[in-house]
Amino acid sequence: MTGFLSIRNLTVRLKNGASILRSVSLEVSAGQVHGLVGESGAGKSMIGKAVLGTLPRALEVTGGEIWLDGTNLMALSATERRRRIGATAALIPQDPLTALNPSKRIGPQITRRLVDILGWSRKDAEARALELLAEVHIPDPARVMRNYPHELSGGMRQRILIASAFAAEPKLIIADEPTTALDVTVQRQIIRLIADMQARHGTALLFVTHDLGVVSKVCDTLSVLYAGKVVEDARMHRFFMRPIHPYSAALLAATPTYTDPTGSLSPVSSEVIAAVEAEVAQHDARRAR
Ligand SMILES: Nc1ncnc2c1ncn2[C@@H]1O[C@H](COP(=O)(O)OP(=O)(O)OP(=O)(O)O)[C@@H](O)[C@H]1O
Repeated sequence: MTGFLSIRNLTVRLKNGASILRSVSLEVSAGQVHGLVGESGAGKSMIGKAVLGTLPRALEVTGGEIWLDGTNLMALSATERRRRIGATAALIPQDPLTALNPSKRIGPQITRRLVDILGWSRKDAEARALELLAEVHIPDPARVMRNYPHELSGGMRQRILIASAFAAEPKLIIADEPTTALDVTVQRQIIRLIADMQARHGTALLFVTHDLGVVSKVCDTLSVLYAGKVVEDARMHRFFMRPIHPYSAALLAATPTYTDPTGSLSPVSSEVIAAVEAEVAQHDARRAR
């Protein structure tokens, strides 16, 4: 099946030539949750940023296609691409504090996109924001709309960003390690909330994480990324029963508590990584033959 989001042979490089993403392909089906898992530095965030058109200036897409809802974004003009992404996709970012403007009240930060980009009236946008804040279980939404970010807890700020992401009913949301900056107890609530919102709104979700525990709880399918390359695509059940790629097996072996939604990956030891590097090279060489 062709995905709602379909990334085909995407190559991203530093402008000085170093490779960041190496011919990455993955599919996120409409209304499904796809996990993107891998260790720090593997390139998970850069895949999300490439889709949303927010790659850092030092990086550039040098090849491949990104299809969103049947349109190849790479074939559009920059203006049309921004418009298409803005109308179709949204981000739940990693760090709610830096994602919110500290000098602006919460209300306008939620309504801005609805008013500026989608042309809603301020009144309709405010009504929608109040409705969404209640949906993400924020007590007294009218008061919170008048608060500044520093007056709220990290968990409340992340709930606000989740409400913002869903505000315009995007068909795709990219959640980029959305619980990394939060306390462990809050992490569990936020993951539950994102999963509930996704199911209620029927949004396709690309869930970027280094945490296989989270993946096992919320995802339908996943891609494993290793050093800028997808080494395995799988449905959840099969992946946990029978990982095919040696790196996937090493990741699973390093995560004995993967059924704990708040558990994190233990670091894979340098010996395992060295062995996996060699196996990955062999595996790739066999596939290339
Ligand atoms: N602004 C930048 N300039 C140069 N290189 C960058 C920049 N941002 C990221 N990179 C590089 O791109 C690679 C992939 O980074 P990315 O943030 O996508 O990894 P990740 O898998 O999301 O890791 P993490 O889990 O730590 O967020 C890394 O090697 C990183 O150093």
